Amino acid sequence: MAAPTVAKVTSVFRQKLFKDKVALVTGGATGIGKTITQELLYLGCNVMIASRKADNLKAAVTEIQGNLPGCDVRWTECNIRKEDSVKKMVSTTLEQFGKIDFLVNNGGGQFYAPTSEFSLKGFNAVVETNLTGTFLCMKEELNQSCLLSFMQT
Ligand SMILES: CCCCCCCCCCC/C=C/C(=O)SCCNC(=O)CCNC(=O)[C@H](O)C(C)(C)COP(=O)(O)OP(=O)(O)OC[C@H]1O[C@@H](n2cnc3c(N)ncnc32)[C@H](O)[C@@H]1OP(=O)(O)O
Ligand SMILES: NC(=O)C1=CN([C@@H]2O[C@H](COP(=O)(O)OP(=O)(O)OC[C@H]3O[C@@H](n4cnc5c(N)ncnc54)[C@H](OP(=O)(O)O)[C@@H]3O)[C@@H](O)[C@H]2O)C=CC1
Repeated sequence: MAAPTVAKVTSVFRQKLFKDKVALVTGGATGIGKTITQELLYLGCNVMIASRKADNLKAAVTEIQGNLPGCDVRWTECNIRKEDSVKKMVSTTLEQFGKIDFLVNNGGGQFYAPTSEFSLKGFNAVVETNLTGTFLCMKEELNQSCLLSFMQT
């Protein structure tokens, strides 16, 4: 007997609940962000994923399109610590999709180290990414577009 087919992407919500909505997911190429992206696509959203590493973004788009044939997922490079880069991410998303309904502030991270060994530069990198970066994304989305924002970092 053939093994049952297991869906690669699913949701507790009904499929197409967010039909034709547009989501922008920072850090959407890896980990939790990639999972959120796939669930949003499953729910009918069109999704822009954004982060610093173009190679990761391209690979994620290819993988996701394999999991969800026909979905509209695109990528744009962005360093959320840099205001100009955030402005470009939001304007590129608006140019390509016409609107942004949801912003998922997932991009971020931290170094794991004892406080005594934590350099000021490393601490600043974490704060500038998780706090300042999230602020810049929310501010720019409010200025250029805007509806709902999910905070995660
Ligand atoms: C400040 C408070 C920290 C509190 C930590 C609490 C931990 C609670 C855990 C809660 C559960 C959370 C789980 C997760 O987050 S899971 C994984 C998430 N993913 C990641 O963290 C990976 C992605 N992370 C990053 O990209 C980076 O962590 C970060 C966003 C923070 C910065 O990345 P960036 O690439 O910009 O950083 P650089 O490589 O440019 O480094 C900047 C300078 O920091 C120095 N550095 C490196 N390691 C350390 C260290 N262990 N301690 C201190 N400083 C460090 C690094 O050398 C750079 O300086 P130099 O240029 O001079 O070398
Ligand atoms: N895993 C866990 O247990 C927990 C995770 N979190 C948070 O959830 C989020 C996702 O974590 P997780 O999936 O585990 O880890 P990942 O490392 O897989 O995801 C982090 C993402 O953030 C992106 N990113 C980091 N810095 C920047 C930046 N300056 N500009 C744009 N994008 C950036 C990375 O992409 P790139 O490197 O290409 O820029 C990467 O895609 C993070 O914010 C993390 O702190 C919170 C609590 C628990």
